[in-house]
Order: sequence, then structure tokens, then C-alpha cells
Amino acid sequence: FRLISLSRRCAFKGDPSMCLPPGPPSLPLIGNALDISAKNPGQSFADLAKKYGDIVCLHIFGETVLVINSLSIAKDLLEKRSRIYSGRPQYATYKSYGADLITPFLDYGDPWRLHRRLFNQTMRQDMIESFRPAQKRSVQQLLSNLSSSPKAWDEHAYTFASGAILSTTYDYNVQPRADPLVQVFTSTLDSFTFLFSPVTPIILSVMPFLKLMPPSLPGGILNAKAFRTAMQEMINMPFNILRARKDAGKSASCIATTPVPRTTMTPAEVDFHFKGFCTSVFGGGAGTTSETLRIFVLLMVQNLHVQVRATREIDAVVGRDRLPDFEDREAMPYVEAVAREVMRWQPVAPLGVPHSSTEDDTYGGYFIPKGSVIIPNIREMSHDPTKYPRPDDFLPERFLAADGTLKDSDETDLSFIFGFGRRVCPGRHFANASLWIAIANLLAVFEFRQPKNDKAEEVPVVPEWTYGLTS
Ligand code: HEM
Repeated sequence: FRLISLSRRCAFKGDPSMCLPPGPPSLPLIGNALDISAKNPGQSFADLAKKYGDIVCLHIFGETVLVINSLSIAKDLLEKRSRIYSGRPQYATYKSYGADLITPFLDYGDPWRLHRRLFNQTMRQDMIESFRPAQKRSVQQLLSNLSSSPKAWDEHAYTFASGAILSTTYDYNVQPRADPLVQVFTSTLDSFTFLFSPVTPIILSVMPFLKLMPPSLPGGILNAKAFRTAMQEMINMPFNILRARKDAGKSASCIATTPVPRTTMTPAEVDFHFKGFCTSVFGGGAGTTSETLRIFVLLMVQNLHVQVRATREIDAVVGRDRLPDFEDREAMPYVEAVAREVMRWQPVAPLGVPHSSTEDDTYGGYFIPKGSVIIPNIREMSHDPTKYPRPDDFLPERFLAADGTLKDSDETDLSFIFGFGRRVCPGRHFANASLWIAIANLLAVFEFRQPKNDKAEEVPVVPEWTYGLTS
């Protein structure tokens, strides 16, 4: 019945003029599934945006999916009407893959409120200074790792991001290379971003047999039992390490020892969700931060002139006898502009995390049914040519005024990269600080160049993107 009623695009209660937003025609049962490329959904969404405009309505296996391509519409719905747009689509997949305790997947309700209170207690903007020692230690490790083995730069980026977060969350110091905890987290999170991309859970909920794919076969990444086991290890291993330290009489001061605020939930539920919260700090933060750093390296390799200008600014402010520190940030607008342009040029979560609507609504003459999945197309918003002329070019100076100071205007507000309304990323202040300190230090110490072939000629780097929850 739901499929039939949704296929009638103009059917809002008694008012036949109220239609769903525009979108491509859909096929019976599978709807628009074939309109989305599994390899590159971001490109499909961009093509649909060009054809259908700021809101595109799709039907994917019975779900109404609205892709929002305009920042102002995303703000109207997800921020101004956040009371009814702060849910998350609930797929059976989350429980069967053991991810029903992870903050981004929780629906709008008490467990999610507990997670957000814990985030507010531990990661508010005014607490961010307390994380600086861990972030600085991780940067020193990054610089030293890169000097000793530059070819493993992407592994070092991940170790940096994990190190800052594991130290803050579990008071755990990562080893420079092949850290056992980092390895467990890395292998699980690689599958995680694919399994929980905006589209995969919809496909898995209509084809649940895919969860049984034998792990050794192609598609084995979908095996739910294997993934659940990996999740359990990722959730419990840091707590076991903490407990062992406590048993040995060593104290720890970190997010995982934070007192839990009062709640009506049972102790078992609180324990379950507290572990989920801690895992979400790592899960939300490590991949996003390290992947943004990898995008930074790509852009530096392709834009040597940007490195030269940034280094000149760092030398002028910091000199050559010490490394950049957080206190130098305001005095280096160009480095700030580079960091912002990296995040704009390729937002690491290009489709955000889908929201869902909890009531029927109307917007701009369109009907938005309760339970719609709302995908904010952040990549499209960050490439809006009216705000960012020549959007595909890497131009840090777009964030600078004629006198070289940072512009402070609507155009330069990049907060949407971190999502919207009540579900906005709670790790954004932490991420922003980690990325800045890493970028400033990398620019101060290294020059990034294209690799050379046997004839010592530079070989142009051609990026290939992965597509999942992050890219
Ligand atoms: C460059 C770095 C990062 C980017 C671009 C980013 C982006 C995002 C986006 C787009 C969302 C979805 C917001 C929405 O639903 O509207 C999100 C959610 C989330 N992020 Fe981040 N994030 C980053 C770093 C971090 C860090 C460092 C942490 C943890 C320390 C973190 C933890 C989370 C969590 C827990 C959520 C789910 C919030 C909820 O559902 O209520 N993120 N992030």
C-alpha cells in the first residue's frame, strides 16, 4: 500500500495540488534505485541536482528520499524546523550489525539525548583547550613518523587522528606504528563507512539475505555476524585496557571516566549507551579527520604555490626556531584559509548523515511525508557557484579580504560541513582544532611533491574517491 500511495506524487490529504518535490520517474518496487550509481552516488546526486533543482525526491525500495542541494533549504528544514527533522532513518541493519548504540544512527529519543548530553559534557567549545596537549603530542608523533617513513603518509595521518582521539577518550597513548588498538579500529571502520553509507542500509533492509554473504567471498564485507564480532571487539577492547590499568593501580583521566548524567534508563541500558557514546567519539572522529588530512596532502601536492605562500606566512609569524602553536592561529589568516578551503573543496562527509522527518510537513508548496529520509547534499552546497565562484578550483584566497585578513561573512561560514540543527556534529570543535594544528605543522616542516618515476620525472597524482558515509 505504501509503495502504491507514494507513487502517486500528488496526494496530500484532501489537497490534490500538493505534490512531492520533483524527481525522476520511478519503477515499481525498486523505485529510483537504478538512478543512483553504487560506485559513485555523489555523482548521481550531483547530476540529479542539475536536472531537478534544489530538492529532489526519489523512491528507493519504498522509502521516500529527499536530497537537499541548497544550503538555505537545508537550514529551513533541518535547523528552523529541527523539532520534526532530527530523527534518523531506522533500519533493521543497525541492530544486526551491532551498530544500534552508535550516536549517528540513534533515533530522536532518550538514548540519543543521553549521548548528546555526554558530548556536551565532554566536547563543548569551552573545553577544547583541555584537549590541546593530546593534539600536540599527536602532531609531534605525526611529524616524526613522516620524517622516518614518508611513503606511509596515509597510515601516519590515521595514526595522528586516532592518537588524538584515543588519548582524549581512553587516556591511551598509541604506538607510532602498528598500534594494536588502532589496527582493530581501522579494520572495522573501513567496512563501517561502506555499510552505513546513506544508501547501503536501504538496500540491506530489502535484501536481508545479503547479510549472510560468506566473509571469504566477494561481498563478504556484508556478513553481519563477522561485522558484529568486530564491532564488539572495537567497543570493548579499550575498556578492557582501561580496566587493566585501573587494576594495576594506575589512574586515568579521560572521557571514558566521565560521570554519567542522571537518567531514567536502567543501569544495563546506561552501560550499553555509555560504551556506544565512547565508541562514537572515535568512530565519528578518526576517519573524518584523517581523511581530511589526506585530502589536504593531495591538494598540496597539486598546488605547490599554496604551500610556498603558507610557509612564508608561518615563517613570518613563528620564525624557524619553533613549531606553530594554537596561539599563532589568529595571526596566520592564509593558513586558516587553506584549512577552510580543504574542507570546502571536498567535504569528507559529502552527503552528511541522513535525517528523517517525524511528522507530515509542507514546504515551498511541496508535501513532505512523515518518515521521509532527508539527505543533505553537502558536497553540492560547498560547490554552489553563486557563493564559491569556480567551485572546483582550490582557491584559499576566496576566504580572504583584499587586505589579507579573513572574511567574516555568510559566504565564508562553513559550519554546514558539520551538518545541521540538533544533529550537528558534536565533535566539530575538536576536529577543527586537530586539523588546524596538523595542517600548520605539516606546512611548517614539509614540502609535499608528486612522486617521481625512474627518470626522476614527477608523476601527476590522479585522485580516486571512495564513497560511503565518508569519502
Ligand atoms: C572533519 C571532521 C568532521 C566532519 C566534516 C564531520 C561531519 C559530520 C556531519 C556532516 C555529521 C552529520 C550531522 C547531521 O546529521 O546533520 C556528523 C555527525 C557526527 N559527528 Fe562529525 N565530523 C567530523 C569530525 C568529528 C569528530 C572529531 C567527532 C568526535 C570527536 C565527530 C562525531 C560525530 C558524531 C557522534 C555525530 C553524530 C551526531 C548525532 O547524530 O547526533 N565528528 N559529523
